[in-house]
Amino acid sequence: MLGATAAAGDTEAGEKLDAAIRSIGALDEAAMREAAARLDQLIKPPGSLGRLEELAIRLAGITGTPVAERPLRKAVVVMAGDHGVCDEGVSAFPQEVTPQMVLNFLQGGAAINVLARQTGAEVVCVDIGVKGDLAHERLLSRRVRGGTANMARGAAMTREEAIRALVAGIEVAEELAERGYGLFATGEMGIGNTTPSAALLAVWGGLEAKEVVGRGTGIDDAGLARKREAVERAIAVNRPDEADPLDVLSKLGGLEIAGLAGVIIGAASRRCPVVIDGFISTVAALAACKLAPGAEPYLIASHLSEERGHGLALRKLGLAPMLHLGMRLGEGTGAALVFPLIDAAGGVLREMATFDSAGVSKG
Ligand SMILES: O=C(O)c1ccc[n+]([C@@H]2O[C@H](COP(=O)([O-])O)[C@@H](O)[C@H]2O)c1
Ligand SMILES: Cc1cc2nc[nH]c2cc1C
Repeated sequence: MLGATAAAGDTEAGEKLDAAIRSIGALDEAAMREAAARLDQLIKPPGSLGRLEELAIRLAGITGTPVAERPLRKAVVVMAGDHGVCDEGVSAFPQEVTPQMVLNFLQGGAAINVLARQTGAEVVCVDIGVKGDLAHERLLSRRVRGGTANMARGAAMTREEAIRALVAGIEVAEELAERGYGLFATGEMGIGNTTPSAALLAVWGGLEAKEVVGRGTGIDDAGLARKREAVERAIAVNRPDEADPLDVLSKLGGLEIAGLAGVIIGAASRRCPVVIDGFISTVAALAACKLAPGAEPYLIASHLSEERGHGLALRKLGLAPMLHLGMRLGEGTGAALVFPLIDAAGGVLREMATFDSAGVSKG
């Protein structure tokens, strides 16, 4: 694990990243055994609550608490960043939509605000690299740079910038954990960000551009061809070293992708579960696990996005989504919808009667 970041140099940010990665612990096996034993005592045929039972056991292992006293406090961290590769004509929408949507997240009118309200979660919006000026009292400003460079012509960012974005994400997760949040969802906003996500997945998944490039916000056939070409060119121009996750992430990634990878590492280091949203979020999770393999058991997949490549990214992580709703919005919308299932899993363990207490005969 250390090898991945040792080459980052001994900057303060590099050391912070290494320390967070090192502090990720294994799941608590004893808590998991206790939760599993309790599930088998509850008035239901063993295993009959299916994936809800798996979820309950894993939550016990993540938090180290077999039966939680109350539901976890929830935060959707929406990281926003812009992408130089938009110059290649890879999105159906103009770049100014990124800051415009950030303002909507802060005003409460975006889809994620509605779904977060419905599911009892806080939306935390972070400017990690939006192009142009953005200021709002509720916006967390952690800007590393005002958007990436065009990866089809050179590195999207420097190694140091990628490390700073990762550390910004780690610190956001740590601050939220300090404030009592115990369950995180990854959300993002960044016009053009399905293109770097596809490039990262192509490299880490050993896949061709055509297998991982999809229509994103809804680009037409000509745009799809430009997008595939941009991914192929970005890989050819940058020649990322597959064995060095920071090299791949900095050359082909995005600031919000690195920031979310940091959120995942930070949450895992605090023993908090992280619900992964769609395509971009899943690629961020892949980045996090490349840097910190110990983060993987802290991940909960939410939904299967319509975006081509999402299923492949999930499979690479060994994750199975819970919902298939045909969504492809991002922002953390699919992840927020899984919060009630997580609360339900905890509620079953906490509130169901046992065969003994309810006087029900065992099979
Ligand atoms: O989460 C997904 O699976 C997803 C799939 C397609 C598009 N998006 C969102 O749409 C934007 C990226 O799309 P594009 O076409 O501009 O690359 C970005 O803001 C994402 O949040 C998100
Ligand atoms: C309007 C709009 C909202 C979004 N939310 C996440 N990505 C988005 C892309 C667009 C274009």
